[in-house]
Amino acid sequence: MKQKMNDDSYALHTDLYQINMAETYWEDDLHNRRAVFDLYFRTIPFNNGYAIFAGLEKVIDYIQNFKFSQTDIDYLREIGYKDDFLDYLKTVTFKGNICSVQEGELVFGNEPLLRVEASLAEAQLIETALLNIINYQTLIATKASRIKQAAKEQTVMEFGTRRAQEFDAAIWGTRAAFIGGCSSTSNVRAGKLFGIPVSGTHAHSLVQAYKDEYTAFHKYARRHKDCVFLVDTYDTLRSGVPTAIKVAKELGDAINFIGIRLDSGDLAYLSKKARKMLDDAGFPDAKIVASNDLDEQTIMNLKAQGAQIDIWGVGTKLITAYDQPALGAVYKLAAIEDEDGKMIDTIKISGNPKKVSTPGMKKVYRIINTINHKSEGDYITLEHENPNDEPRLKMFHPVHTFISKFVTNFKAKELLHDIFKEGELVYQTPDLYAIQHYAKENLELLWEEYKRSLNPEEYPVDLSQKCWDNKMENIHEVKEKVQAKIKS
Ligand SMILES: Nc1ncnc2c1ncn2[C@@H]1O[C@H](COP(=O)(O)OP(=O)(O)OP(=O)(O)O)[C@@H](O)[C@H]1O
Ligand SMILES: O=P(O)(O)OC[C@H]1O[C@H](OP(=O)(O)OP(=O)(O)O)[C@H](O)[C@@H]1O
Ligand SMILES: O=C(O)c1cccnc1
Repeated sequence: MKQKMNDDSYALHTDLYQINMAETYWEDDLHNRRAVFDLYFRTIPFNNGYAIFAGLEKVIDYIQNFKFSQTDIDYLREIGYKDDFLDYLKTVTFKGNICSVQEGELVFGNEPLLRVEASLAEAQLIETALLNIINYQTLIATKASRIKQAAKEQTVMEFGTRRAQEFDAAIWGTRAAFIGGCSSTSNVRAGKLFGIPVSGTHAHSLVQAYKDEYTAFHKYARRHKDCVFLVDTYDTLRSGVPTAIKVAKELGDAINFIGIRLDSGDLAYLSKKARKMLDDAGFPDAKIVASNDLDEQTIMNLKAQGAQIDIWGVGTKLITAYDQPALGAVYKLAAIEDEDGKMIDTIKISGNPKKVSTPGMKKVYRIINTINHKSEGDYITLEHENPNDEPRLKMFHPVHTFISKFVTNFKAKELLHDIFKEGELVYQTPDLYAIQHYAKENLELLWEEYKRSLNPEEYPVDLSQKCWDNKMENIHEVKEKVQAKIKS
């Protein structure tokens, strides 16, 4: 059995094929050619009408520390890489440019969320980690936003750590869930690391440990003044709620009786009955917290049944993105330098028109109507274009081109921001509260039709005429090359 090596860098947090490709480029002296990659997903998860971008903070940390450690090099030597290539890898750091949308940005299918412009080898080596980070965090931020949309103005507490896919998923998932609209987390480490408010009630084990609810609630209240009593350990309506009321009355102002938590049974029925009991006992402000495998569907359903629930505790289905465990974002080469130093656009063709990549260095704009302040759609242009220079913008569907409109009163907001320039960080990460606020504020830009959770309208993500023409030319060129090959 091989000796365990120090886990002292993230540079090997990549797929083997990236290192093999980097080796090929290096041997062929292609490794320093400039390359442009776009990171994007094709389909919005959960059949939602929008996604919320998250992951940039971790990407920044990863890029800043991107370097092969001595143990990385030792391991690569052990698995067969030669010293000449390893000598090159020892020198690799990220020296290129990255632009990205900001965390909390509303994002849609087929638009670049992040663009890497770097030496071919550097850009290739970081692909896997970037996808790993952004795929997960964007997925969870989007799921949290759906849950928050269902809860509306009510509070959502994030309870997922115990069910998350291990430590990193819990921590970064919690952060993404906060961006998407959760108010707090039960994960104390996430509170320490990110400043997310921590909150919690207590478990059934407390009641079981003291055997009866009365003693358990009293003992708990001696040290914990903000009390939410869990009332469903034995019999919610005959034992749990009456005991919580009794203890709250006995302790009076000595505690801050926030309310009760229901964690099983018919949450609509039990919450209505419990509400009445609390009101009748003189606790109209006491809150009812509910948990138990909740998600946006159950929350909406419970609300439709008139459930008297004030606060939603959501764990498993949020942190694991239960109904869609992967976002499916990809990283595609959009342009590469040729032997004369000229940037040449590249394209990946597919039988499915939606899967054909869009070549070239591009920018992404959100077209905001200056009269109603709603978004008309997103607009992808070639690097040198600026839609703000045009008095009248033609927006058309990139596949079904007959679907088109002209927009006149608009402001085009650029979505990709410079993050790294020649390897240097040039971006100041906003405070996490500001990111959460930004996500919430951005939702105001969308018509309700794009925000409903069931069968939302498709938000337009269009190409400028020049970008579309360029794509068609590239498709044509590739087809001609293939034809010529077949004939020869
Ligand atoms: N009124 C309701 N309408 C729709 N779904 C509900 C309602 N009440 C509870 N649920 C949801 O139903 C699911 C299962 O609840 P169920 O009552 O069957 O099991 P449980 O309460 O977890 O059982 P146990 O008592 O063994 O813990 C949970 O996801 C819960 O959130
Ligand atoms: O249902 P989720 O959305 O995943 O929310 C988290 C769950 O974790 C706890 O249950 P668990 O059975 O682990 O412990 P308990 O003894 O505190 O109920 C809690 O009571 C919730 O039901
Ligand atoms: O504080 C709570 O009530 C809590 C925390 C984690 C998981 N379930 C519930």
